[in-house]
Amino acid sequence: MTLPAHAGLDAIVADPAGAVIGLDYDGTLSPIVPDPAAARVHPGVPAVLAALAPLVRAVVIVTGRPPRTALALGEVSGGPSLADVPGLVILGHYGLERWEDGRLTAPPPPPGLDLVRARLPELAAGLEGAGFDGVWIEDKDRAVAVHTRRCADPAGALEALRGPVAALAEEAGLAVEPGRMVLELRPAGMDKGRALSAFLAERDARSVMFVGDDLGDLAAFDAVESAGIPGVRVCSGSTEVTALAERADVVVDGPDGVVAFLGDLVATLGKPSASDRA
Ligand SMILES: O=P(O)(O)OC[C@H]1O[C@H](O[C@H]2O[C@H](CO)[C@@H](O)[C@H](O)[C@H]2O)[C@H](O)[C@@H](O)[C@@H]1O
Repeated sequence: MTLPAHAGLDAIVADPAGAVIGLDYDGTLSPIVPDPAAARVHPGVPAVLAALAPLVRAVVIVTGRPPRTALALGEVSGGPSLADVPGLVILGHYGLERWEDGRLTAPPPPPGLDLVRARLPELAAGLEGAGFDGVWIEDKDRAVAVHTRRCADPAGALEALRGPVAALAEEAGLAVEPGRMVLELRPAGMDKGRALSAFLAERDARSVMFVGDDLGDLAAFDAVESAGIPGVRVCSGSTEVTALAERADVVVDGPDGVVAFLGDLVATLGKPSASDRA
């Protein structure tokens, strides 16, 4: 397979040393599964990122997960793990936490989370009474997510939750982050776009690619568009979320497609260029 024709990709191939490659985790580097704790990295990801990282300016994962969770899910037995990718940076909690060189930096958790922890179980139980069994709460320390994927009607349960979750978030001084069968209550003021923009400036990037699958990745696509450097937006496609595919330059078939696409990029960057051959 060869890379599709796109000016942003051409810029990355022409000058890989200036390229920042940004990636989402769930649904992009890991297949979507019912239990978030079981969302292990696609086994081909660490190896392809380990091959890509030395060829480009930086590889950065920008995720709603805490970085340590992404690292734990990124362990692969018998091969490289995410932690082995040279120079990898993980911007977790939508950019609030940063992991790099084995060190984690993180601000204190927001105070409003205690209210959310106290009220959300009651809210989920109310939904059970309305026939939506299976609502599940994920506590991520700095944010709390309420999932409906395990409900018989996940989309219906999510709709039923939207209003009450928005009201609770307002009372707690938090933002609501909607995603694939999930509503997350998290601190406002940071998103994947701000996180990616700051990282591009920090690394003095000359081109950028971002690969994502979910609504939270739209802000990163905005950052690619406004960066003022050549960029390419790649969607890890699914039938569940189509908003990203509509704005993407390249759509691939889920995490399998992401691994194949990154493999093609590595193969292209590894080929000697015409000037090298001259
Ligand atoms: O920014 P991301 O890396 O995409 O993280 C966003 C959310 O991902 C997780 O939930 C999603 O993946 C789960 C595992 O496949 C799936 O069960 C769930 O339905 C998806 O929404 C994670 O659990 C959330 O905390 C993240 O906010």
